[in-house]
Amino acid sequence: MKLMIVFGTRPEVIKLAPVAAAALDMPGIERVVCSTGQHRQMLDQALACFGLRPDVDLDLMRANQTLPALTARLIEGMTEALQAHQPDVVMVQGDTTTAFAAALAAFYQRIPVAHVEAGLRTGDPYSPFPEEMNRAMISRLARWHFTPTEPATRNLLAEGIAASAITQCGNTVIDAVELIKRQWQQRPYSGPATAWFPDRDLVLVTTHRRENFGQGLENICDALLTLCREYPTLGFVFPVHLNPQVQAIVRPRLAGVDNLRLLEPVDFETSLYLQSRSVLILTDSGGIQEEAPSFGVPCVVMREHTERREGVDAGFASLVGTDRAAIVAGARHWLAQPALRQQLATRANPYGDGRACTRILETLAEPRAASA
Ligand SMILES: CC(=O)N[C@@H]1[C@@H](OP(=O)(O)OP(=O)(O)OC[C@H]2O[C@@H](n3ccc(=O)[nH]c3=O)[C@H](O)[C@@H]2O)O[C@H](CO)[C@@H](O)[C@@H]1O
Repeated sequence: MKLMIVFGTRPEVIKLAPVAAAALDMPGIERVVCSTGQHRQMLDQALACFGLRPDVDLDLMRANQTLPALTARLIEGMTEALQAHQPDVVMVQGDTTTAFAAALAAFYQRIPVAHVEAGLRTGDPYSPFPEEMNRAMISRLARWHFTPTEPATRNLLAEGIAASAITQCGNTVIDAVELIKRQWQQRPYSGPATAWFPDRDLVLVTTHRRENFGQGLENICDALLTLCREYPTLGFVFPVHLNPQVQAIVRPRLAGVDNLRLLEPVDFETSLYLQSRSVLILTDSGGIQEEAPSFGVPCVVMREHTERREGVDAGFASLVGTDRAAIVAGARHWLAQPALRQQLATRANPYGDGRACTRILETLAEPRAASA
């Protein structure tokens, strides 16, 4: 079976690289790796971390790209790639415009789609925008739905997806985390982050969600300034997303604070290393909410909605929105309770066990799948 694995952004690479690696060892699967290049620099950084080289690179990113123009380019570019390579199955991940457009292009070519990280929902079509609608539409198009958790499976069943088309396998990002943890057993992390506040506990901060642009982001910066003053012995590290709408607000507002380091985006291994040294994470990232439990680190989630209630319900995260006072209160809550944080380190990660990729590929390799 010829399997085309498609990605266009950093988190898709991180979540599909372990599938791509496992596919190499799976008899009967011929792998074609296709990058749309929806985001350029951060995608290449993630690829380098896994030593993964795309067979096809559509290189579609343009300066100041709009959603409609990007979507149109993606559908056309993906159609050409599908016609050239004629895969039997197209695999997409999550909720990006790349994933939606690739699934639609595959449908137009009558090629079945496998959707990894299926079933996440907030129930609000505009939050996250456009991801909530992207993933809902991919669920209409896909033949195989690989859900990370039970709530995601339930969401799909409630939408009328047949149970036989759903495989609950865990989130592949946990496979990626376990891969890096195994590497650290052979060779501990030795990258640049060892020099960042080497003698301090860290607080990792990330933000990039479109619905937080503007006032939300300004509130996040104000909350951070308060927390940096209130906890002078902690080191705050903030890899700033390359989106100009993030850079324009964050850089001027937060420059020159002693215990805050504004960084370029870091590679995946460094992101995990920073999480492992953190006592708290402030984030609106989906992937970091999933990874942090593997290090027993609590997250303050700076969003109005999350499609990841599992972490909140298991006590790993609190959902606080983007109000300045609520973010500060959320951070104080965790920082005041070191014993609670220690307990987290003993609990299982609710998002997966590190074996999602095997389950996905075994499902696709079943005879029923091969003849699909
Ligand atoms: C609505 C929503 O939640 N959608 C999510 C969104 O992804 P996201 O919110 O997780 O995106 P980011 O925060 O950009 O990436 C996170 C990853 O990047 C690593 N990282 C971070 C900073 C850095 O400097 N260097 C790094 O390496 C970090 O450890 C982590 O692995 O789209 C995905 C694709 O479909 C979906 O799966 C996912 O639902």
